[in-house]
Amino acid sequence: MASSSMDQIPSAAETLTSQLPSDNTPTDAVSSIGDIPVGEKRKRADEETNLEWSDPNLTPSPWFKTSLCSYFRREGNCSHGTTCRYAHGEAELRQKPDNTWDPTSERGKKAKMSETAEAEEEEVLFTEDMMDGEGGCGDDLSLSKCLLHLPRKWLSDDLKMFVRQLGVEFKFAKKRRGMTVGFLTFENAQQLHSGLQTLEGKAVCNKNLKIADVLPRTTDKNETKYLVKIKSAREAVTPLADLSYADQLEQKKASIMQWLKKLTRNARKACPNGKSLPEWVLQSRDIGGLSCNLEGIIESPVRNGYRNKCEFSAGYSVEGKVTVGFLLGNFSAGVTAVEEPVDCPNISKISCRYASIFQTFLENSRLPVWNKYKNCGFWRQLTVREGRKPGVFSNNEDAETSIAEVMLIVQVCTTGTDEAEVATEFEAMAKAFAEGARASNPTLPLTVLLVQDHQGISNVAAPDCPLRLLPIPMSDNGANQDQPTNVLAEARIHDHINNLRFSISPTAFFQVNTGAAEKLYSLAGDWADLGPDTLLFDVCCGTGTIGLTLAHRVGMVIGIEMNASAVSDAERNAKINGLSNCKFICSKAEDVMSSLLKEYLDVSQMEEAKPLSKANDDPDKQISSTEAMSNVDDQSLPTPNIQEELQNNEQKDSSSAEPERSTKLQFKNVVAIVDPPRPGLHPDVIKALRTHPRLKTLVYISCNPETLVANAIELCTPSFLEKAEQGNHGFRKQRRMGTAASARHRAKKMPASEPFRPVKAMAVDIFPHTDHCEMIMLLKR
Ligand SMILES: C[S@@+](CC[C@H](N)C(=O)[O-])C[C@H]1O[C@@H](n2cnc3c(N)ncnc32)[C@H](O)[C@@H]1O
Repeated sequence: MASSSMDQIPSAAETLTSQLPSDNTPTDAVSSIGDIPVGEKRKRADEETNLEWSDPNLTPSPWFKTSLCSYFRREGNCSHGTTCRYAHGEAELRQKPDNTWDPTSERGKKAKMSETAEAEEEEVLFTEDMMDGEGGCGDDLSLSKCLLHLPRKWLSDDLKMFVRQLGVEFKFAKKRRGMTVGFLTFENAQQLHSGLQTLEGKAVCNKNLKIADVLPRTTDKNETKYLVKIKSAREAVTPLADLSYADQLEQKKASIMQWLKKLTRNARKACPNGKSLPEWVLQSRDIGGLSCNLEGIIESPVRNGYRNKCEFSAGYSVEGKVTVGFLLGNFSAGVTAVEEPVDCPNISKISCRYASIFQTFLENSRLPVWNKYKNCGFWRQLTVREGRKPGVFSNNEDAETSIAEVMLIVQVCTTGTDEAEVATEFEAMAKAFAEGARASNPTLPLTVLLVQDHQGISNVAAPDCPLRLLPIPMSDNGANQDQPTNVLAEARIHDHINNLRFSISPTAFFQVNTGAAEKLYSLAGDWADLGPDTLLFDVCCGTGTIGLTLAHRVGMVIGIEMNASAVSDAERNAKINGLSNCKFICSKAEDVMSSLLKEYLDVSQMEEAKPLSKANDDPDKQISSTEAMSNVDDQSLPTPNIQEELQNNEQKDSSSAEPERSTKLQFKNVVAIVDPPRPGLHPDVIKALRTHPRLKTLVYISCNPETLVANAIELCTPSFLEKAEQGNHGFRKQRRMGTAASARHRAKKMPASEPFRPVKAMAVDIFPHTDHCEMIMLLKR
């Protein structure tokens, strides 16, 4: 979750200033009690409070007095007096267990401000790399300086113009778009001296310029100088790892509550003049400003080593050593140091081991690792994807032993490299992985090895970026070492959710924590009001996980997904699990959502769905009693493996090969479960969902509460009475607005339609030890 977005959240007290609860429940009591139903909340809280306060032998909760009492703040007193568990004023306030302060307090605000400032000015590392060879400074860095706090959008020319306008003479200037740091090299000491005097502290776009030395990389750790308090990989990747798991959950729940309050505030603002506020906004007063009840947070069944996909960068450590691991900070602020994934509790031992094998190989490779500043080099990234055996794994040891398959994807940039040399290096690398896997104790699984040739500036490659399968050399005690074993292997691995087998291709999305995802999907199904007469739209379906795990509970599933390999995985997954009532559409949801709703819900062209009463009794029968809907064409299955997979599948349903019927079935109940990527749903998808009157239930799953809230503003705000505004003017302005503000702006253009209302929400901890969290919300109308 972007902290910048959290900054926009007004304090809990502000939220309630105009919404006095009828009882005198302090706002923050809600966030601290979480799961307790609202009616009981105060009573339970009172009991605990009195215990904590009146018995000197009891250790108070670590959260005691860590939040300000909003009632006290507003009214100047509180009926709980000295026994209140919330702080009556700044003086009483205690630090939270994670060493942070209530963000609405003076200390919280101050800490936030200095944190931001610190982050900006401190995160510069190895700036020598950026100058290298281009500043004409050779080994002498004394005539070069870093300029911090520059506007991200500036290029070298903007920097030169700015400096010249101030009358500063220099030899060389460099600035890359997207970074806040730039460089100046001067001709001589005198030029440097007068330049610095002019530039230091100069205002640039609301910031003051700061000047720092260009830091050389050094191989001696004791000699290494930083402008930063350097983070470890553990701090960078798993910032909550030092908190107890209970405190992590508490922190995430509190954060989701803030988002729920934000939704209420924005819906209130977006409500058209002259229209009464929706009932749910009025009722939010009774639940501390939340837009709906937050039913709690679901724990991850596995907390350590849960990630089934890890992306390790190839780069240089703080000491300048070739390293495979995690970047220690933000590249845009100049951080390029990479540290081994040591002590990152979310990474499995298997993934760490592969990172280490790759690092050892790179230390001896003749080809260089990628240089992010100069956009050159060869070795860029190692992705380790793990596939787990079927079954429920609930502790960390089990999780480790459950890994049955591993796919390695090595990202390189072959530009300008001799083909023969590349081939030799790939062969040596395959050998290194195979030998490393065999030499480990226990032996590591190694199923697929791929290389991805990517030329882009960042390591994020397009899903259609070329992939090449490398043979993995086998060993028969040294006699026949280079005999490849997997020449016929397919580039895919398998995982299991709710006893279904999922075939996953290299670029397809799959939730990184399989056990927690299983809980999330079941919850979505429980909330979605499913039945045999339900048509379920699985929007942004990936490999079909949500739709397929719920297919036995509905009449038909339609999955929509833009990644072509994920769609063919979904089709294949329907087949291998014997599910015939699923159809997958390969397209951007914004291009097809509206027409699909029309196509499947237009009553006049439809035949009524047969009552599936038997299916109700027997979910497996339900599938076969529904018409065959899968659009998988057996002829198109390319390899022997899938045929084998299908033959082995005991559940295989003979009706799955039936052609799709010309008339569409009419379903009484229509439900959409949406699970978009971080930027949320496209406005056209929201409009299509909102304006189709037959869609009554919508379950929104999101890894980014900020965009969930923005989309919910559009889905849940009453329409304006006037004719919707036409045209796209103001789009530029919208792009400069925050996500919530632009959602309010778009809500005004929503064609007249019944709004949804948030019914309930829940957090699901898919990412323990990090500050990310999955959120699920039920919307109905
Ligand atoms: C968060 S993932 C969810 C995938 C799936 N529901 C699951 O849980 O495995 C989001 C998916 O949306 C897909 N996607 C992104 N933008 C899309 C769009 N405009 N239309 C359709 N699918 C999209 C991505 O390829 C990705 O598979």
